[in-house]
Amino acid sequence: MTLALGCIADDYTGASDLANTLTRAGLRTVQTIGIPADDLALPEVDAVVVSLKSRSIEAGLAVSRSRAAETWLRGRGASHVLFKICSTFDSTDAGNIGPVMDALRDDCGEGIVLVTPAFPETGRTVYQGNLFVGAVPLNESPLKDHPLNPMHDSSLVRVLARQSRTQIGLVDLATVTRGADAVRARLAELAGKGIGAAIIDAVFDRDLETIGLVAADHRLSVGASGIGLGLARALVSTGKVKSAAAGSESGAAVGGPAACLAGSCSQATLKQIASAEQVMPVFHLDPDRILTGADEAQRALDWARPRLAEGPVLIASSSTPDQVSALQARHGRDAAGHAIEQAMADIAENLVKSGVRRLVVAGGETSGAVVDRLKIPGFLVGVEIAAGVPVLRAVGAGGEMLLALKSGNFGGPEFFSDALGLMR
Ligand SMILES: Nc1ncnc2c1ncn2[C@@H]1O[C@H](COP(=O)(O)OP(=O)(O)O)[C@@H](O)[C@H]1O
Ligand SMILES: O=C(O)[C@@H](O)C(=O)COP(=O)(O)O
Repeated sequence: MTLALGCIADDYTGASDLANTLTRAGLRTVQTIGIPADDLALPEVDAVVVSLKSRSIEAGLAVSRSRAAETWLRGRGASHVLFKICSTFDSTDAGNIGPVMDALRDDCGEGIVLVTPAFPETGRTVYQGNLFVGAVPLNESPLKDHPLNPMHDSSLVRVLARQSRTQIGLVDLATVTRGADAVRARLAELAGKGIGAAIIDAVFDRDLETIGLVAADHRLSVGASGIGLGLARALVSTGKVKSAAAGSESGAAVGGPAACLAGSCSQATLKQIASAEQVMPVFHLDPDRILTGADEAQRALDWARPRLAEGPVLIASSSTPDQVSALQARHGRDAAGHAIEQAMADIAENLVKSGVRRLVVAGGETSGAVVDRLKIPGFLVGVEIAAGVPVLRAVGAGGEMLLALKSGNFGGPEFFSDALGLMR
């Protein structure tokens, strides 16, 4: 297998979002959980997305795991590696986007790295280096209240400069609009000044196509699914990859009981839970009980098991920003996040033991904890449920399973029903 594109994603939902985008753009793609074991049978593919759970861990660990993934991908022929980050640039001043970018850049000897989280299909655009989420700048969007990495600055040049060892430049939209050669000239100018990375503006998919053409000649880029789209289209349009039909079929029906788990506290997820209340039984976990050692997971399982034969159920820990802040003030941010993620993993593991074969998980960190606990080594990409969220078929696991890993902010109000409708 010689890869046309290697990808390292900093969380599992982000990885499935990217794998979905690459698949839809014609690249045969597989998502692996971590670096695949040597004995994992992978299909013949153009791109591998190695999923890490490295967005919110200590920067040094994120660097070492990303480096190991890069070595594996380059060893399989990937001349370009995309470090997939969140389209809302989820990170803190301690990292992990800057430190990982710096390390990968050192490893591959890249002069200047293109960076953009733009993903217009989901309303993420970048103008003059400022990230917009829909109609508002990042710092006015719901991301200002994220439980783990509240985003308070929309200027990505500033945000990345606080995290990185290199100076950060800007390639503005006017330059992108003039085309690939104008972007190349601007990059050469910035690199000549010793600048090692540049935020690049993008508002429309055509901007991403220009960016993809330029990025494809480099060794490394950093961004969300938008730059993945640009890279994939560049690989196809330059003949480096023969376009494959998008995976509209995720194989034979799996059937069996279905369940949904929500650990995301994003506004989109809160609305989706409210809609689900109309169509399926919903259990609201008590986060305080989880933090104080009560067996809240067992209480949820006792509630869910007798209901599974009648239809899907939803178990949610999600709370409003005020409730999240209050819980974090009582128990600490990391302790709260970790304990709730582990409770979700306990619930998922036991639901699967009880026969659940179709599982929808809302939240990136939450999905990471669940997929790790289920020891799933990788996924094939099936139909798209909503922008950035495909049906996933587990590969190499004990039994057949379908999953959907939903980024907190993605999907319409009926997401849970939409997903289950496509996971047969
Ligand atoms: N009620 C709650 N209070 C505080 N933190 C919570 C609560 N429910 C979930 N969390 C934590 O918030 C974080 C949500 O992150 P994540 O799962 O990545 O969602 P998103 O995709 O919206 O970012 C997780 O660490 C999760 O355990
Ligand atoms: O790029 C994106 O927005 C997503 O792919 C993603 O990474 C979202 O992260 P979570 O909201 O933490 O799932």
